[in-house]
Amino acid sequence: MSKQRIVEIENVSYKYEREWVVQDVNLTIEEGQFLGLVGPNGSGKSTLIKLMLGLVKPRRGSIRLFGQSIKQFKNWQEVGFVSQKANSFNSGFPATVLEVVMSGLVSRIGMFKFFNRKHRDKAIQALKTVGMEQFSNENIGDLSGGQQQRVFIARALVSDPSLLILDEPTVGVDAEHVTEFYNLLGRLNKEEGITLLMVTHDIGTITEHATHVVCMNKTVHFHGASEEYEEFSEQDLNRLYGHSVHQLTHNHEHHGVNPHD
Ligand SMILES: Nc1ncnc2c1ncn2[C@@H]1O[C@H](COP(=O)(O)OP(=O)(O)OP(=O)(O)O)[C@@H](O)[C@H]1O
Repeated sequence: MSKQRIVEIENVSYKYEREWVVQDVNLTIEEGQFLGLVGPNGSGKSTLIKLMLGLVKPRRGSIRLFGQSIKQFKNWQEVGFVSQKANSFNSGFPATVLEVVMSGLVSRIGMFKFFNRKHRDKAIQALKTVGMEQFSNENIGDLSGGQQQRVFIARALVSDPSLLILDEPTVGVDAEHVTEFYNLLGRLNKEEGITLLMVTHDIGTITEHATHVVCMNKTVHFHGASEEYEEFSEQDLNRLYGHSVHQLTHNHEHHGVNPHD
């Protein structure tokens, strides 16, 4: 049986002002995939995500979510989102970890309703999933960047989404915790069956975790299984990024080069 199409983007273009920043993008994400979205700075990755979240409307083309036109789509609790800046709370920010996670339920229960025991249990369950339940009563700002990021994943998970979108979630996570973080995402994908779309600059390590990779620079230059992406040549990447990058693949220990160099 064919898998459900979670996201279908057809000939989508977008410009904020005069210049097209997303151009003729076609992309389908199927149920169960863990898709890594890579591309140079300013290549339109975050804009493409805003389009998928309905935060901006395509100037051209169409988007379907769970088989339904985004114009009619209402089941937003099916879509979890963790933004780029989620993990940058200063200490002293007046919210506990549990409150932050429960705030993920606001769209479901409405802003002015009170949280009840069931909501609290749901939030604790989400914190357990990301291994952070022991921090429930801590202030969010007292946690490290990596811990905050886990809390924001719990916040996105609290409404039981089928699709989780993450914009550069490893920014601000200590290098030694990045693997652990990817393991968590892998678990959500394989064990909880959540379809994942993750924007990342980790072009060297993404194939170790994602099942599929999309490489974009305004338009999609590559979309395929992670194994195929490893065949995508260094010249192709250099052309796409406009400067020299060493392709970091499963064998990245042979290179050890930062893709931003
Ligand atoms: N709100 C905005 N108004 C005008 N231009 C914008 C706006 N947001 C982004 N842009 C421009 O759109 C282009 C694409 O930006 P976008 O943030 O989507 O790229 P990105 O691939 O996510 O970049 P990065 O990897 O640096 O986060 C850039 O040229 C950016 O300057």
